[in-house]
Amino acid sequence: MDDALFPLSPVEVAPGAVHVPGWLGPRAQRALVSRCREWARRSGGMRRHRMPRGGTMSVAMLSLGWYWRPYSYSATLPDGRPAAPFPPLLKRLALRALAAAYGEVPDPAPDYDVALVNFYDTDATMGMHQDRDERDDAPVVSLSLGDACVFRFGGTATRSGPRTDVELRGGDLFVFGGPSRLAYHGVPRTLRGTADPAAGLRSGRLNITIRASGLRRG
Ligand SMILES: O=C(O)CCC(=O)C(=O)O
Ligand SMILES: [Fe+2]
Repeated sequence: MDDALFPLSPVEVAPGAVHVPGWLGPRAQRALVSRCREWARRSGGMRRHRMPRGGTMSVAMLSLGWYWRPYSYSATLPDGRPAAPFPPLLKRLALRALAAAYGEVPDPAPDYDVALVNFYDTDATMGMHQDRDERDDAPVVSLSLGDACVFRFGGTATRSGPRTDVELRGGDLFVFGGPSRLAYHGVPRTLRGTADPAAGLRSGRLNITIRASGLRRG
């Protein structure tokens, strides 16, 4: 975004689902990678959640604003401490992302208040799922850093319907809202060794999704 050489061309993958390749330039990627490290340090690290039906997620996660584990948000961590704060930087980035993807920011602007930071080592994957633990239908804003991945984007009706595979690289933006807000999506693989070393992530992939929880505290 800050050091793009060419005009960005958003690609509409499905109605309301837009991929903006190369949205974050190397400097912005590097800054975000180091913020992710700082957030992980402050919040006691990333964790691989257990799934309610058994098994453990291969992706390591950290949540900001609200604490997420499969499948709900809470204001506190399992040990009773409050969830890590939601960085105002991510709210600003999310609104700029909407402008880049859709050409405008809805009025009133969505109340972004939660972010999940996912770390994929080269073997990590994320199964097809819907992001449906939020009570607000604001678009989900997704930022990718480090290694590229195959991002699988399907329909809203079933996990196994028609889908489009999109390669998400470091610096790419993907926004899904409107009729695609509840689309099934997942990450069947990451592409080892494809990160731009300038972004400061030597191996693996980071993904940040910014969401509006629609939840109120207290
Ligand atoms: O890693 C990605 O690109 C997608 C992450 C995702 O779907 C999620 O955190 O719910
Ligand atoms: Fe998701």
